Amino acid sequence: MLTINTFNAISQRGLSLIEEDLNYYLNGSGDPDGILVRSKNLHDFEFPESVKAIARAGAGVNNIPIDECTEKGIVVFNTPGANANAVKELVLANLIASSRNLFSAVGWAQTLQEHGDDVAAVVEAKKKEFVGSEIKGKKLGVVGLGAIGVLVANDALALGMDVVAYDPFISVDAAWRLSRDVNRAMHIDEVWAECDFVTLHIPLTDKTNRLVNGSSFNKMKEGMTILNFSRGELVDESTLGQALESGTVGKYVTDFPNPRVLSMKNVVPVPHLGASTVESEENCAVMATKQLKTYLETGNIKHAVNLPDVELPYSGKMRLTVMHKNIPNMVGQITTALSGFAVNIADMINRSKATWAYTMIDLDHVLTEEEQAGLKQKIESIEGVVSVRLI
Ligand SMILES: NC(=O)C1=CN([C@@H]2O[C@H](COP(=O)(O)OP(=O)(O)OC[C@H]3O[C@@H](n4cnc5c(N)ncnc54)[C@H](O)[C@@H]3O)[C@@H](O)[C@H]2O)C=CC1
Ligand SMILES: O=C(O)C(=O)COP(=O)(O)O
Repeated sequence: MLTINTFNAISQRGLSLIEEDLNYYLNGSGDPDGILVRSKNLHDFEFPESVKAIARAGAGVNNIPIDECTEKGIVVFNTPGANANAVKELVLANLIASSRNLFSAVGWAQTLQEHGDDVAAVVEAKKKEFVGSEIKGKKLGVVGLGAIGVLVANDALALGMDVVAYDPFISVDAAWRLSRDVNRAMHIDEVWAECDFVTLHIPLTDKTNRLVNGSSFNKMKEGMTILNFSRGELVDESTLGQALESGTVGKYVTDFPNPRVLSMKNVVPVPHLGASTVESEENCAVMATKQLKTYLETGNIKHAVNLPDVELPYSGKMRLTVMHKNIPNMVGQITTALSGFAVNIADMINRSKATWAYTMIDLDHVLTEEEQAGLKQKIESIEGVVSVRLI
């Protein structure tokens, strides 16, 4: 039996894939083999030794200590693209709502009951204070052209916007999906200088932390609206307040409110709703659960952030999986360890991603318990190996 524990509200569609499988306990009392999570911060979490994999039902993995997990032999998955449409729709909604002053106007209209029969007259007298502008013909900058950025860029074109985008690392897949009418910015400063709206769709990493900062604000077109549905830390809050005060930034729409940002003027706070649709929560939960179960049952890896995709059809005899550093002679040492056990290799695969690699070897028969323990011990003692499983 395998145990999967969960954090956060994971959609029932995903949970039932575990509950209805007799080989699994969901949130059992024993040590977990796998963890399903959304946004819970796991940086201070003590991972039990039993944990072999974590699946993030969503895109951003900045809440998970990836390097620590990798060193402990834990594979970390996410669900690329599974919530992209939900985020895109909320970004488009906020593009329009912010340029029409919708939230402040609605907030004001909700207070009018005391005017009784005069409500209509009060409305007509005051509505001039909420005059907005149309997004058609305005310039939108999209920073990051991954699953979400491409959808936003293409649909903004369809709404009549002029779109310029910046992503020096765009994938071939994303480039195929992007409309040819999206203009390419060669440097992020072009986005600051030219755009009426900028929307951020990049992951939070050491390199992107405070990507939008005092120097960006200095280059910005006056009155720009910034939409941040990626992560709060991408914007330097120590200089944002002044940029909002001076009107350099006209509005800051953020899915990540905190006390500091909430105290600033012209901030539109959204309570982290980007991925909160029934459809997106189901997509993410089902995808994350399937990836996690596949890894636990067969060793096959799809959509891990710390290892490459590695897939071999599972024959069901015996499979050896080894997670190890991407250094010379690892496969040689693993096969040498196997040679002491009179077993033939039926199939094998080795793939690497940056400094880490993963090797799967299918054996032509099932080893005894004693042989399995001996083989595991031998391979675990190889320098650079962090996880060994026999499935
Ligand atoms: N508000 C919410 O509920 C949600 C927020 N997110 C956030 O949005 C982020 C993006 O999500 P996806 O589009 O699904 O990810 P993705 O991985 O498909 O795309 C990210 C893109 O950013 C690009 N990129 C990385 N560094 C860059 C840089 N310095 N400048 C320009 N481009 C850069 C990459 O090349 C990639 O194309 C996630 O990492 C997460 O933090 C994602 C889903 C829901
Ligand atoms: O997928 C992401 O990166 C998100 O930010 C969504 O977070 P959530 O799963 O709604 O807590």
